[in-house]
Amino acid sequence: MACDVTAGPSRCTRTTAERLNPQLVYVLRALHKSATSEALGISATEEEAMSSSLIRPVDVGEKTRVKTLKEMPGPSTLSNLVEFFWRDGFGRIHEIQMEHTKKYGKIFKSHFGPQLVVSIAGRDLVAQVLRSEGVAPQRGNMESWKEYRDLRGRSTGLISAEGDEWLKMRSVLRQLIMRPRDVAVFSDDVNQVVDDLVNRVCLLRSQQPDGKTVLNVNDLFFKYAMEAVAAILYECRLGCLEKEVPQETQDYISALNLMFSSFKTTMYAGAIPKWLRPVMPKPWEEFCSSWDGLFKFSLIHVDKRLTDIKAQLERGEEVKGGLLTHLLTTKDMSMEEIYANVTEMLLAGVDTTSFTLSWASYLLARHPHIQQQIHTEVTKTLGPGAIATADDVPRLPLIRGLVKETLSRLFPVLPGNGRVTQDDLVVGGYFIPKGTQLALCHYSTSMDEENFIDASDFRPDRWVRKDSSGRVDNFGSIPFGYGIRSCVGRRIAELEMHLALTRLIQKFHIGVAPITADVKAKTHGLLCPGVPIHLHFTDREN
Ligand code: HEM
Repeated sequence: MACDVTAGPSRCTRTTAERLNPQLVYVLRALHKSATSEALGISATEEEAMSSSLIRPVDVGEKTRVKTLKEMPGPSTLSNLVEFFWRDGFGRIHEIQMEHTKKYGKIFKSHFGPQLVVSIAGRDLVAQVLRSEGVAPQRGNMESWKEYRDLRGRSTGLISAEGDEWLKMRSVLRQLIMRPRDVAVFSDDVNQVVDDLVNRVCLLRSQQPDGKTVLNVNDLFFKYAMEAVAAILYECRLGCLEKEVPQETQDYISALNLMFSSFKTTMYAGAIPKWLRPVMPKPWEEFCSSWDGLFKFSLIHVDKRLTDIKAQLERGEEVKGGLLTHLLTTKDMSMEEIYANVTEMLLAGVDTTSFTLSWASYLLARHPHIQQQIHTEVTKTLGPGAIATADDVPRLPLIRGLVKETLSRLFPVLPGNGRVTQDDLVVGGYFIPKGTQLALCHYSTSMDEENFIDASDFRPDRWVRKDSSGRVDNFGSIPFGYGIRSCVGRRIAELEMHLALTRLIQKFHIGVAPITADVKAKTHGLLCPGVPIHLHFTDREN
């Protein structure tokens, strides 16, 4: 085979010898639960300057003979089955990634039933795959999501759509929320939610005997993330941080919990063949029922906004608003597409953000010295008591470093991602036919000493650029994905996290409550704390 594996993104022109028809995506379901930079909607920060000595520069691979998939190492089907079904592998996907990388190298294959998955755990190999993708990349098999939507006459949203359908919706949303300046206008809305977060911290700690412990901070951050993202997506407040959470919001939370708490079952819903449903109906029923709840909630809020807009127009008033108002008034998307997109964005935007906030607060609590450094930076930059907005964030490099070190390195909330190859490729010296399911092992790359010096240390300052030289892409850490199919909500998530963390650090000294056990990560779809995190929030003096 005459393919040069060193010549950058390498598309092999040979016809596919082995075409796969992915049906059972066991592990990738878990991993998802997800031109020039400008043209693709990637900002300069995506290609963050890596001049710090704590981040290793990109290396160029060696020229080798192209090998076949048969020659690729990897665990046997039997050992995978044992690992995942008998040894709770679904809860340890990040650890398994590391173990397999150590054992088989930076590219290895696994079989899950008839599904072949090629895992890529090397930074340069991940870069090669993502840089060579076409105009409408595919993450994985979304059949079960599509089947539900067909059954109920609903549209697909960005996560579940493919091809032209996806391209059309993506180009609409990309222009509205992909750049930091697009979301900066939401600063005041998010800051109002941050006010409520701070009040909620004060209320919760006052209910504890020591007056400073907040139990299970993820519950708090879940409510914050949901309230903040809904303030942007639905342009309304849901009351998640109130004492009494409204019933319809509670119903939504139950539907979301059903989707994630019965994660294995909903995952099996996509994996179990249709003919088995009569004997195993529960997974599919739960899957449909949780989607019913999620869609119902969006319908209520989108329809409410539409009614308000109509009323304003009838009164001859000018209609002003944010993202939803824009979508409803421009008709760039059909109503069904709007319902589907806000539903999928809300689903994608709550747990991801809340787990990251939980991990970041935990890391701050475990490292009081670093917390103090960040507090000093915030106070010096903003002045005492000032409330940060999106415009201040570039002047708070340690706040950005805190989020990056948490999310991009130690606790990437999506420890892996997927791609289905759309061309024959040669990656890492192996011929990979079109249609192969790839798993991009972000957890392994973010913890790899080759990419990050002292990889297990918590060092937000490794992301602070010390000079303007040496801009290097670092595919060892891409928590929001990369390229045209990367996270469309990235800027919203960052705004929510930067503003919340800045204010919490200004207001409180955060410490670990002694009742918090040693917190290890586990995968439950996302990389989440294995036990509840209980923290102390003590008022700061200034
Ligand atoms: C810490 C927070 C978040 C993280 C780490 C995260 C991460 C990701 C990742 C890794 C992907 C897949 C990217 C790829 O395949 O290259 C993704 C996709 C997506 N995310 Fe996020 N996300 C976060 C928050 C959000 C928020 C707040 C929203 C919505 C407001 C959102 C909406 C989406 C959507 C709609 C997609 C699918 C994009 C597409 O297929 O075109 N995410 N996210």
